Amino acid sequence: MEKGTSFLFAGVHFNKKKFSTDFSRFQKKKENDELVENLSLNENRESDESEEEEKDEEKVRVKKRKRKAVGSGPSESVEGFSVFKSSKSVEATVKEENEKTEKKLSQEKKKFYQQQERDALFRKEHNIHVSGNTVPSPLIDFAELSSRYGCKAKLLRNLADLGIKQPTPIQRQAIPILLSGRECFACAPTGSGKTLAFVCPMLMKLKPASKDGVGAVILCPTRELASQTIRECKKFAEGSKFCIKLMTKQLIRKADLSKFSCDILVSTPLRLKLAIRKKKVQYLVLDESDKLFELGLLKQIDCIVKACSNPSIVRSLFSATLPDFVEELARTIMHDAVRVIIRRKNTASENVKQKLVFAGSEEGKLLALRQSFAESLNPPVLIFVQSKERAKELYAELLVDDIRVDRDSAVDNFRAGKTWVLIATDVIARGMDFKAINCVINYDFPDSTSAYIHRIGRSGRAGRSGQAITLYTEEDIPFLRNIANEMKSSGSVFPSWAIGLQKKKWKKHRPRRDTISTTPRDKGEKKK
Ligand SMILES: Nc1ncnc2c1ncn2[C@@H]1O[C@H](COP(=O)(O)OP(=O)(O)OP(=O)(O)O)[C@@H](O)[C@H]1O
Repeated sequence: MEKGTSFLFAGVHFNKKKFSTDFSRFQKKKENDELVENLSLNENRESDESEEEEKDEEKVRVKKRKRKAVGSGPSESVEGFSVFKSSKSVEATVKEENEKTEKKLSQEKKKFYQQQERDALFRKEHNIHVSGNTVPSPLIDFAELSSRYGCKAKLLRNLADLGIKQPTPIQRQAIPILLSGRECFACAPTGSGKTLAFVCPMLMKLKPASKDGVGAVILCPTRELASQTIRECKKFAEGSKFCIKLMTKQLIRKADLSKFSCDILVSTPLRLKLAIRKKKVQYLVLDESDKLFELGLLKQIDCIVKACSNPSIVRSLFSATLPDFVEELARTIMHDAVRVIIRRKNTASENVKQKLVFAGSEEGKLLALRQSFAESLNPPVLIFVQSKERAKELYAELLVDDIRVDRDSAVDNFRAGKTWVLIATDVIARGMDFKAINCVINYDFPDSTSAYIHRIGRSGRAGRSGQAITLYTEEDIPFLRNIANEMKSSGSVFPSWAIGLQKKKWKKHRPRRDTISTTPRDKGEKKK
C-alpha cells in the first residue's frame, strides 16, 4: 500500500477487485476527498454490495456531510474509523474549542485585572492619580523603556550619565501615555522632571534628522525657559543626530519657513505659526500651559493648535498649576486624553520649607532682608520683586552691602555660580531650573497663588530640600489666606489665624509700593 493512502485504509475491509476501475482512478489522483466521492457514487452501481461494505459507505457519507458542515480537512486520527468522526464527536470538539477559548479569555481578563490592581497600588505608592480610558501602566524603572517600548540604549546611557537613575512619578506615568500615542494633560510639582517626561517620548518616537517638516513643537511662555528647554533636550539627545532648534527672531528673519525643517522645535508662541504651517507636527507640548492660556496669548495658542493639523498629532499640557479653566480648554482641543495629577493639584513642592515673615512696611522689608543675610542665609538665593524698577532699586541697596548680587539679565552668571544672589521678576518664576538654590525670598508678595507656587518652586528641585521666605506688609494681609493654605497642604508650619481670614478673590495683587531705599527722604515722598 502506498504511503499516501495508508492511513485512510487502515482497518477498512475494502473489495479492491470489485472496485478495480475506481480504485485505479483513485490511485491516480491520490486525493482523499476524491476517494470519498467515488465511494459514494459506487453505492448506486453496485447493488449486490455486502452489508458490511454498505455500512462502510454509509459511514463515509456521514463523514462527508460532517466535513462539509465543519469545513475541516481530513481528520488527523490514524486509527481505523475514528478518522470519520461522528456528529457527537464534532460537537464535542466545537464545545472543547469554545471552552478553550473561554478559558483563554478569562485568563487574559484575569491577567488584565491583576495588572490593573498592581498599577493602582503602584500609582498609590507614588502619588499618581489618573483618569481616562485604559491608562497605560506606569514605568517601574527606566529599563522598562527598552523592554516595553524598544528604547535605544544610547538614550538610557545619556540619562544615567546625567545622574537620572529612577523615573520621577510624572515620568513614570506620562512617558508611557505619550508613547502609546495618547494625549495628556498633567499637573506635577515644580522641579519634578516634567521636561524629561515630554521630551523622552519624542526622542524615542521621532526619526532623527528627518527632513519631513517639524517633528515636535514645545511651546514655552518665556524665551528664558525656551532656551533652557533646548539645553535640556540636547543633553538628553547627546550623541544622536536629532536636529533640535530654538525659534529665534534671527531664525524667522533668515530662514525660508516654508522649507524649514527640524526634529524638535522649542519656541515661545510668537511667530511660531509661520514655521509650522502645513508641517506634519507629531508632538505638540504646551509647557507651563496655564501661563500660555492666559488671556494675552490665548489667540496665538489657538492659531498654533489649528496650524498643527496632522490628525494623528499627540498633544500634551504640562504645568505645576492646572486651573479648572485650563482643564476645560484642554478637553475641548484633545481627544481621549488622560489626566495625570501627581500628589494634589496646584500644590507647592513638599521639599520647600515655607515661612511667612511680617515686615510691617517697605522699610521693614529691607531691614528684614539685611538681617537674614547677616544671620542665616546661605547662597544661592533668589529674590523676587514685582517689577524691573524694584529689581533695580533693591540691587542698588544690596550692592552697598557688598553682596555678590545680580539682576535677572544676569541669569547665566547666577547659573554658573559667579553671583550668589539674583534679584528677579516673575519672568523667571516659571520653569527655570537653577541648581541647588537654597532659598527663595518673596521680597514682594506674589500676585497670585500660582505665582507663589512657581516662585518658591525654584528651590527644592529634583528631590533636594529648599527654603522659601515670604515677606508681607499690612497691605498684603488680605491675601495671606491662600498662601497659608498652600503651606498647610505641603506640610510647612503655617499661621492658623491666616487660614481663618476672609476668602478673597485674588486678582493680580500688585499694589503700588514705596520705593526700596534706606536713604532718608522727606515724609510722604514717593519715588517713581
Ligand atoms: N528622574 C530624575 N532623576 C533625577 N533628576 C531628574 C530626573 N528627571 C529630571 N531631573 C532633574 O530635575 C530637575 C528639574 O526638572 P524639570 O526642570 O524638568 O522640572 P519641572 O517639573 O519641569 O519643574 P517646573 O514646574 O519648575 O518647570 C532638572 O535639573 C532635571 O535634570
